[in-house]
Amino acid sequence: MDLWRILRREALRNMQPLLLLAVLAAALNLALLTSLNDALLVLDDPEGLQRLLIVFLLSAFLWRIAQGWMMNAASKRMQAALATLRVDLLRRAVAADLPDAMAVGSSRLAQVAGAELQMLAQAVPTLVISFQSVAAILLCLLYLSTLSGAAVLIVLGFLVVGGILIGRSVIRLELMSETIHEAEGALSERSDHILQTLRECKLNRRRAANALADATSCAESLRKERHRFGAEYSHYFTISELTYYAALAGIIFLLPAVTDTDIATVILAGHAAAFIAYPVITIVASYPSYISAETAARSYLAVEAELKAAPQAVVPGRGSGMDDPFSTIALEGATFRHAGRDGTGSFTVGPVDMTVERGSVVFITGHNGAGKSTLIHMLLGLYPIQRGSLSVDGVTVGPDGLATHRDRFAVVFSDSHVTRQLYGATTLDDGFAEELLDLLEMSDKVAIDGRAFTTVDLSQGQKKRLALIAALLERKPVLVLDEWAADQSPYFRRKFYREIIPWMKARGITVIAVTHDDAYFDAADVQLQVDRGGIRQFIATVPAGGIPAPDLLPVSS
Ligand SMILES: Nc1ncnc2c1ncn2[C@@H]1O[C@H](COP(=O)(O)OP(=O)(O)OP(=O)(O)O)[C@@H](O)[C@H]1O
Repeated sequence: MDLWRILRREALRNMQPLLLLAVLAAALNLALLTSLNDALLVLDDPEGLQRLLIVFLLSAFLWRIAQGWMMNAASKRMQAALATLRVDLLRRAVAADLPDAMAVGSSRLAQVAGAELQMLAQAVPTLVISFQSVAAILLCLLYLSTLSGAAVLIVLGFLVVGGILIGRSVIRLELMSETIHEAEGALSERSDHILQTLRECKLNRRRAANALADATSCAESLRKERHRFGAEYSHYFTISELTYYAALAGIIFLLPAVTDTDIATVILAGHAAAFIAYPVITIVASYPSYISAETAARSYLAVEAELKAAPQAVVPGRGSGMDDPFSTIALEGATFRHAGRDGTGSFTVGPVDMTVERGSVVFITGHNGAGKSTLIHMLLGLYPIQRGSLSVDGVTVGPDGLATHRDRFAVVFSDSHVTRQLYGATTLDDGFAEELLDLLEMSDKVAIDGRAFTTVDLSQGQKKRLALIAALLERKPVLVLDEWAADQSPYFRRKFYREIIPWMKARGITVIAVTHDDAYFDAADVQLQVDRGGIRQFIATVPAGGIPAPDLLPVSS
């Protein structure tokens, strides 16, 4: 009952008014039935018929109002629950440890927060209508018992036998729904691959053909599963209808045969049983959407559990600025291990010792896969230090200090995503943004409009320049860049190392940059060379354009 667990938490809080409306609508259903049944008994009395017609019309009118209110309230609940659950999931993703959030993956998070939550929210009105239907069935059975106790026993007998058959079918449907969910995930992954590599597919027909064949095979599996589900659903629906017809036939054929019930009562009982048809069919027909919602709820709860974090409100606070009084940030004997998949492919950075002095320029260099990005994630407090410590001015950064520590940094990651909105910027009206646009030679392409860039439809290298401008507008004391210059032209690369980095240093900004540009290693005060998860440290004393000697002052490994 994963759906129930979520709804109890979100949409079903203060459900009493909604459920009362459902019971009221069911009671009005019963009033419709009893007015019709009573009319059957006074067919030769025009006055009585007129009175019952008024009762019938009034009940129908009130039923329409109660039903409308109920559906409106359910829909409001549904929308509110959807909004809360979506934002909660994002809050959890932001609050989670980065490795946990990365293990869930952005496409799975997007799928759960999008289509699956939609499915789940749609179950709220379905559940309310089902509740109303159950109430209507119970009230009709109660009314039936006032006509004939034997009739109720016959109906219940058929419902129990039918219920057992229906229950077996429901179990099969639930299993199939799981398989469909997996098949949908596989197809959406293949579709994503193709849409992400449209250019490559156009250039390589073998690649396109193989990718499409893979997607076709996934689509075919999904079709087969859906077909099996459809066949089982029609079986389930047929058994449900047959159960209902059998109960009706039980009243017409069995009731007069085994009891001495008079004909009028048999007719009234049969009519009452027929009245149950609509709520029964409503429940039966809504079951697939309930199963899908249950599967979506399971998936939502699984992602929540994997994120291992409560949804936390993010309070911007004062934030760190250039007046943050720290002097050093250090890792001491610090270790982080990437778990890898299925116990293979794990990689450990550390134990490492490094100290970043305030105001210095630190380059982190090394081969691909050596552990440079992992190291800066440790320094940023994004990867948990599993052994050793991360400290600022000799004070260890504990779990409570992580948010404050992370606030010191502005970062441009190697795969940074630049947005038009400058969410992280401080003031924008003191001319600093324009100065940066000039410095990064972007003034003729982009301007600042309100709190956003006028455009981000730019080349790769230009987008990186905007990302750097956005980071500098955060006015943080430490700037971390992961291979920032990799997609800049030789001209701009030179400008970056020879003009922009000194410009940042002159402003007191501490710069930590991952770089492969060995021609400019001398632009750093300190070069940390990472090799297979360990560090060697060099002090860059070689003049501009030179390469520091690799055996210069090794400090730790
Ligand atoms: N999310 C991850 N899950 C598991 N292992 C990872 C993950 N990210 C990186 N690794 C492993 O950690 C090692 C170091 O990766 P890292 O990104 O730190 O290297 P890098 O020095 O920055 O490389 P590059 O210069 O290619 O960017 C890699 O060899 C990789 O196997």
